[in-house]
Amino acid sequence: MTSQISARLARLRRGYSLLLRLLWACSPAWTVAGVVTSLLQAVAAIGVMIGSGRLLQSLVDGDLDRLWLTVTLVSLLVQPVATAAIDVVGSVEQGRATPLLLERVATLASRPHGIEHLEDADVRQSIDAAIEEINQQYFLGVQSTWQVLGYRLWGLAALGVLAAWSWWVALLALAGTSLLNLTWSAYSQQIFEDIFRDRTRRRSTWYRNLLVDHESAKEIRLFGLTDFGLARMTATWREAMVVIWEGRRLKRRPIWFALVLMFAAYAVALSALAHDAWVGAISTAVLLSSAQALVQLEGLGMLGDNQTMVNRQMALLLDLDDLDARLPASTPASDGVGHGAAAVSLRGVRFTYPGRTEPTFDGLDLDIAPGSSVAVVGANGAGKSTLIKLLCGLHRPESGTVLVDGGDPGVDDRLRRRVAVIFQEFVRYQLPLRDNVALALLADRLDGSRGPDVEAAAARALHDAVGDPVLRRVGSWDRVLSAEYDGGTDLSGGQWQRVALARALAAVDAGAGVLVLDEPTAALDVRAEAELFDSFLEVTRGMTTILVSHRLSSVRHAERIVVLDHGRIVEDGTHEELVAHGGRYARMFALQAERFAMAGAGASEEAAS
Ligand SMILES: Nc1ncnc2c1ncn2[C@@H]1O[C@H](COP(=O)(O)OP(=O)(O)OP(=O)(O)O)[C@@H](O)[C@H]1O
Repeated sequence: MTSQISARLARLRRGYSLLLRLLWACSPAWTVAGVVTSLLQAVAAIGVMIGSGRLLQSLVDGDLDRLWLTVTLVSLLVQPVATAAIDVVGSVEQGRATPLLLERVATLASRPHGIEHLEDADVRQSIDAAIEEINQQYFLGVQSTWQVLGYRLWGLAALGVLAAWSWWVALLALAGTSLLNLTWSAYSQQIFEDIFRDRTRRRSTWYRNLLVDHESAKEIRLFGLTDFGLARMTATWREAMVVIWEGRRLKRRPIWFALVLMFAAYAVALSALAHDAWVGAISTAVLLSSAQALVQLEGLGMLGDNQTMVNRQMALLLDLDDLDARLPASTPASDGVGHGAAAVSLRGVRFTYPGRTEPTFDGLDLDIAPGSSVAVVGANGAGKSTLIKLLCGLHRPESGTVLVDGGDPGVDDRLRRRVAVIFQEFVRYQLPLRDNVALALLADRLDGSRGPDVEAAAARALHDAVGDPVLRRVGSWDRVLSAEYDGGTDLSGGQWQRVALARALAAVDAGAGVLVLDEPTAALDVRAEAELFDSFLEVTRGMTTILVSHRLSSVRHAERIVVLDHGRIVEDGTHEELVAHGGRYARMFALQAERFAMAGAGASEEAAS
């Protein structure tokens, strides 16, 4: 119990210190201004409480006290101005906090060298929840912090005034107010956790997104799934909420209890005040000041939504801090890395996906000489994409080594950029055509500058990727490849694939020494893919190239073909060698050629030629 309390207190302390650091990061000047204004508001509150008491006393005595009149009026003037000024500070800093927080989430998510953390459900949940929370409290989090600080100082001022009359009444009223505050905080924290950390609602959110997302829109309509989606969304939502509602109901009970106690504490305090006034133990001035102070002690109370927002803000900062501690640190980049074609070497590689017991690879060896072209083929699930992810350091092997240019791309950013990969699900950047192609060249140009060299490299790469018609169709290098932007345009699947290929080729200008195509051409027909791979091998001659495909006819011109089966290399040689060998590759090749012949696609001639 004691350790639980001290852990909670330590977390609270850390939360407040993170909150303070956030305010300071927003603006040191505005933070100082906010503190000064809040103090001013508290002083004005004291001025009103004491001043009005003394003023009334002088009026009762029939001798108007001009000094206290002035103090009261000035305080009455300062108080609303200070309150408004605190709001201004809050809104200015809120505007700065939101981008700072979003930047922090983005930096944390991209800090680790690999992508394993993004496949970890807990980390994903924390990142998604943080973004949702930042967007939710867009106009409230920091602003409420300032308002709460102002109220708290105001409340402290009231406590001081009350204690000047009776310390025990001050303590009693403080206890009543604080108890309510604590129970309310626990309740609002519960609501926050329900909403932002609860995983059971994820399914419902998923159904909602399915109904509104552009990507799923086609299938939802074609399969007539709208009503099904709506029903599942509501049902899964209710399923999750029933548990949540019950949790809230239970947490609400202490609030009722605290309210009764607070009522009792205030009743005793007011009775004591009335008693002292009745027996003449206190003056009119003290009576009025203390009565006001008792009411204004609510500044130390629960403060409803404002306090909830501060709690949420603090919980968000603590979550981000915990995530920071949990994620691996970034790894330093080496200074000088090689140029030209790179060598690739995998030795004794063992790798198991998180959550799986069977390793995808166990003792894999593969050496690729600089400047050679290798095709990796194999059935679905053989391990082709995993091999590529290990090769570019997105995943780390449990044991064994993966080396590019003799170094580990799994720990070195610069080394990883020696490998340019276009995956099957390559990204369609909502950027101008030029940037979509020359992306690798832009990585170091943080100022956004685009010299003629960039355009020349993009033009060269697009031409080599047989993508000149794409440029003609788009009309300008500056046109954004997304219809969601004014003047933007979308491309067909095949045109996007040319752009993606060009992106890999342009990466050579940025220092890439290994080019990998992991089936980005799957949407093309066999003949088009074969032609594209052939021309790709032609323009990348002298580079280290790795082609991954199901279609054996597409990659047969690679200098070497590696056949993967259940994570093992079962055959390795040229097309001719493997066909002559009469093993798995030869059988797969013959089968595919036969299918194409039967389909009348003319692919058999192509495969056999
Ligand atoms: N993120 C993941 N988590 C768990 N297992 C995975 C993950 N990705 C792939 N696998 C499993 O690892 C094995 C190898 O998958 P991989 O994607 O490398 O195969 P592939 O040869 O590229 O298949 P395909 O031709 O279908 O793309 C498969 O059994 C697959 O189910």
